[in-house]
Amino acid sequence: MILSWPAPAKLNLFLYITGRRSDGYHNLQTLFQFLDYGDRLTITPDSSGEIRLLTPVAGVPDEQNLIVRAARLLMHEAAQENRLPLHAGATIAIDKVLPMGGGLGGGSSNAATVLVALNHLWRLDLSSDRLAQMGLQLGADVPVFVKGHAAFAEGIGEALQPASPAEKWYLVAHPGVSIATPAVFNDEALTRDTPVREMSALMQLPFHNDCEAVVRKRFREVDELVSWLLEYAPSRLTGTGACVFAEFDTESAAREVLAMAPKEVKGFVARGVNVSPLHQILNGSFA
Ligand SMILES: C[C@](O)(CO)[C@H](O)COP(=O)(O)OP(=O)(O)OC[C@H]1O[C@@H](n2ccc(N)nc2=O)[C@H](O)[C@@H]1O
Ligand SMILES: Nc1ncnc2c1ncn2[C@@H]1O[C@H](COP(=O)(O)OP(=O)(O)OP(=O)(O)O)[C@@H](O)[C@H]1O
Repeated sequence: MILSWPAPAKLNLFLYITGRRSDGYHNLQTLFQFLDYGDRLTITPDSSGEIRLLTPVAGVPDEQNLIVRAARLLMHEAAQENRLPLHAGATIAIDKVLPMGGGLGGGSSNAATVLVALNHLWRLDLSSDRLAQMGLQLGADVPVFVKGHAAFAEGIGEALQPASPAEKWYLVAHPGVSIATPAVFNDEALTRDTPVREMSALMQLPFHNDCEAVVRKRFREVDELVSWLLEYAPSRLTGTGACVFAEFDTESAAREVLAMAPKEVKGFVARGVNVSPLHQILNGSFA
């Protein structure tokens, strides 16, 4: 039985904002790729009928934790369909390494891992489409983590087409500030009128993130970090920040630059992967 489950980070290799919907959410065109780096969840199924989180996440009450919310949502939906084994429960522990509010999708990835793992451990046999649809209620980034393949996403991030961008090495750097996603989306200076383009056209153009200008303007730390990284490699913001990534062809080139980073910058080096580490461990048993 698999008990230790990866919850990888994602990067938005590009991110364009093409409009604002009447409910306030934004239509995007973005390219997601996973990193071979992230949190780890230990998930042990039991017959307590309850979900217990053994390791609270600092600053996040358990009731709001996406881990607990994902497990309870799955429990509820499976029970509605008479798929939930009697007294099904689980204890969950997390080894959290991804920064919160970092644009690396940590919370969404945690939620997706819980959905995929408990579907497997409780033998619910729900399809990945069904889990992705459930995940969307928890966050716009959850579906891509559930599906587990690098993807071009449209809509608010839920309309996915598998993609296979080059699997580069990345230096991911955190400038030491946390950025709330809604603050960026609500900024009046954000451009929301990038024309909708075909995926094939976007893959040929230099990659860009429409949130970057606003975030660099509001956060001097991000601005300085992007300027510094650009001296060494193509570099951009991921999601709505705060993390920034620089791309390299080799691990050693990325590590060399990390070694020179200013001391207030926390960073790591990881490989971009088109199949999520979560799905790699399921070994193709989940379609
Ligand atoms: C920026 C991205 O990280 C790109 O991958 C995601 O679109 C954000 O995904 P997320 O963090 O899972 O975001 P959610 O928890 O769904 O939404 C947080 C808030 O961000 C804003 N939001 C989010 C996604 C989106 N397409 N348009 C938005 O305007 C909304 O104000 C929303 O209330
Ligand atoms: N298990 C969890 N891990 C991290 N954050 C969580 C979790 N559960 C709830 N949250 C809440 O979600 C917020 C966003 O966290 P997350 O790590 O997903 O940010 P992010 O990396 O900026 O994501 P995105 O790229 O989707 O914008 C946190 O500030 C926190 O309040």
